[in-house]
Amino acid sequence: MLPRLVPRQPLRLFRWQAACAQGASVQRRTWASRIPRLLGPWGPVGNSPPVCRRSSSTPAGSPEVALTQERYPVKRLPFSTPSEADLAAFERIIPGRVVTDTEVLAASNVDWLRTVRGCSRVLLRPRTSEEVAHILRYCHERNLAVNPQGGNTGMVGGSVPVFDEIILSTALMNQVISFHSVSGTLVCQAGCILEELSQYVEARGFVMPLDLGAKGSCHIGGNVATNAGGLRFLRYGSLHGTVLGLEVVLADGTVLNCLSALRKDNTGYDLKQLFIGSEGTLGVITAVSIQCPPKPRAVNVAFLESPFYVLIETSGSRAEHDAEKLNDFLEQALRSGLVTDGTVATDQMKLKALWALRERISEALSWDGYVYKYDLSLPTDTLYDLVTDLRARLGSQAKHVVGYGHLGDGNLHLNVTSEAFSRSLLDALEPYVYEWTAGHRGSVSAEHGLGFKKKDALHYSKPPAALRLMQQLKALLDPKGILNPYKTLPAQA
Ligand SMILES: O=C(O)CC[C@@H](O)C(=O)O
Ligand SMILES: [Zn+2]
Repeated sequence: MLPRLVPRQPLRLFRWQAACAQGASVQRRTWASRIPRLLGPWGPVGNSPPVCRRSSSTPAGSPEVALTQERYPVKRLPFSTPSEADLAAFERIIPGRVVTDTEVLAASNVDWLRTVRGCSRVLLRPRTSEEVAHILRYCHERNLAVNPQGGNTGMVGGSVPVFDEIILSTALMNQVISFHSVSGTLVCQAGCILEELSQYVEARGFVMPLDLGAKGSCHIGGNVATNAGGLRFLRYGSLHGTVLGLEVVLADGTVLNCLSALRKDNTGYDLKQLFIGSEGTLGVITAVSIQCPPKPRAVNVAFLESPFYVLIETSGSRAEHDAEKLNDFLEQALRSGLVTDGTVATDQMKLKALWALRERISEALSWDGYVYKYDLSLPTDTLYDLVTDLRARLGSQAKHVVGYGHLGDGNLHLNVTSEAFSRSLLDALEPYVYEWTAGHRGSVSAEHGLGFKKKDALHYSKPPAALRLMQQLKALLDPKGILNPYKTLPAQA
């Protein structure tokens, strides 16, 4: 056991000790009065659980989003245009679930950040894998492009059409198929909402291995397709480890049933890995088998400051033991001078309120105007350097240059805001940000994927041989290129 150190600030330390030793909810007076202001229009801490549903609603009077094809240099590929006969064929496959209503389509054509917009005229809502297979077989034959769509909460323009691709929504594929109450293996359809799955498994003593700010809207299939990282990555690892199996429908309608629930399966190539993070370009994920860890019996959240704000969550099985370890850590942090103030919570409502401060930064930024987003993996010791560098470089061109992310994962979310989209600001940011990242041996996408906006930056993080192999895999699995075209891979590798 580490020797207890004599603190330089005994009063503060006493507060920490009291907080941790009681193992109870603690809200320090100084902080209690500050947090509500930080929360702004979302209300004070502890009054109600945070609402994490994402919609593309923005401040009143926001202008219509520019069409992607007008804002960016992109050309429509020679796919067929959906005809009346195609709509009739879809109606036969999924009666009553072929949507052409302009209001529904308007919402599904725009990303929630309101930065890219397609002009699809049809959205399909299958309920089963067989229906997805039937639809894709038809589209493949007819050379119709398809945009698979989950909760449409992506950050890189991957979930909305660029032109008139048919939107294939997983919204009605929302059934839990099985849950094993001893192993914690969950098998479900791709359109299950992450937060609903969390509630489902938590009621059975488990937790989902991933958690995101967008949990109230995002679909598990979309999470897997984009290899979403999120807030529990440090604790439970990547979806490449927690996903046990997938069912995927390939571009020609073939159903690839690799929905294994086994922990170990070493029979040749692990094909499911190809689809995790493929962003709907290699196949449409229709069902997921995922390993859920046991629900921790003790959770502490600490929120510290100065000059950076850090949110730390501990999860374990014995409250007293965890409190003691956290107390030791905080004691050392205070004594070292790295931390000057903070709060610790164990009570559910307060935990949620503290997490809301972190989870809703994205949403808060979208109220600041147009947001240029970069999601970078960098060595932790240089994580913030780009933020200060850019503030100096951009000067008054940007409204705000904000850096936050997942410190434990070495993941910086660099957000630059301006009143409206500006080509010259974009040119000041790119390729500078990518070159800076590559120069520090980082990755241009840590957890958001490449989608439409980052596809041309792929070469900053992957060698030419890897790009060629990716193109070859795409050609093998989707020879006509109908699945989520204009995304993930650059037009010419
Ligand atoms: O909006 C962003 O830049 C990051 C969104 C998300 O990955 C988060 O960590 O909150
Ligand atoms: Zn993130």
